[in-house]
Amino acid sequence: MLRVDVEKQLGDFSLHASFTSEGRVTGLFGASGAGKSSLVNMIAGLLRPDRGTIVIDGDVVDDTAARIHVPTYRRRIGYVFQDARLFPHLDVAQNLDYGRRMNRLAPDSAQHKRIIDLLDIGALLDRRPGKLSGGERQRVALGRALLSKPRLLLLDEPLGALDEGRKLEILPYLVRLRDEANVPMVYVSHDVAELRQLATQIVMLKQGRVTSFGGVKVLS
Ligand SMILES: Nc1ncnc2c1ncn2[C@@H]1O[C@H](COP(=O)(O)OP(=O)(O)OP(=O)(O)O)[C@@H](O)[C@H]1O
Repeated sequence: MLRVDVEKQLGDFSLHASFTSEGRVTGLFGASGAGKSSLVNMIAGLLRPDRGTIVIDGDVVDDTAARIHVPTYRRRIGYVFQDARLFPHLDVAQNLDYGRRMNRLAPDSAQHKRIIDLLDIGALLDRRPGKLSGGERQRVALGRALLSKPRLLLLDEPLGALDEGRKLEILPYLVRLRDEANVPMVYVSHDVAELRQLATQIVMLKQGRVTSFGGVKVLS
């Protein structure tokens, strides 16, 4: 469960968003500048709300009244951006292992294998990111995020930099993650078709306010 009730002033832009989602994939939908990335950055702990609360799985990670602000590295969150942001000097296997090592988690070979199979990246393990397609890079970024055993996965336009063909190649993997990985996701997109396929709940943002919340039918 994710509960968000936050206010933030960013220059002239004011964000005031409140919603509670039990969905497996919460789609954050809105036009450019609606405040989607700012909201996701707040859930990640990268941006601090001026006022409000954020609760993940019953755990209060922000509560300005109680002066609670849990730092990003203690939130147990995975974050995948539009550009995969893999380490260019590390091969895929080392990139995948990074999240686990940073979080000081013991190796878990069963989970490692399951995620590699789920994302179909076993054949890429000894390649460097420079030798991967954009779609392959995003699959590795998803694997790296999942291997840190997050309790919530934040995906900020993960298909935004890919052409239509590559998008269609990745979408089935995201659907598989939704159905099999057992990690709730917040999925940012301004693409209605993408969200229709993936999201189980929609938060519609307009100029920093939640204008609709509900099932994917709010997109129509
Ligand atoms: N640090 C900042 N200082 C001032 N204004 C900011 C800051 N960060 C974001 N903004 C403004 O806040 C608004 C929302 O930005 P945000 O990146 O959250 O929108 P978005 O919905 O994710 O857009 P996009 O789809 O283009 O990424 C924009 O008008 C942006 O210019």
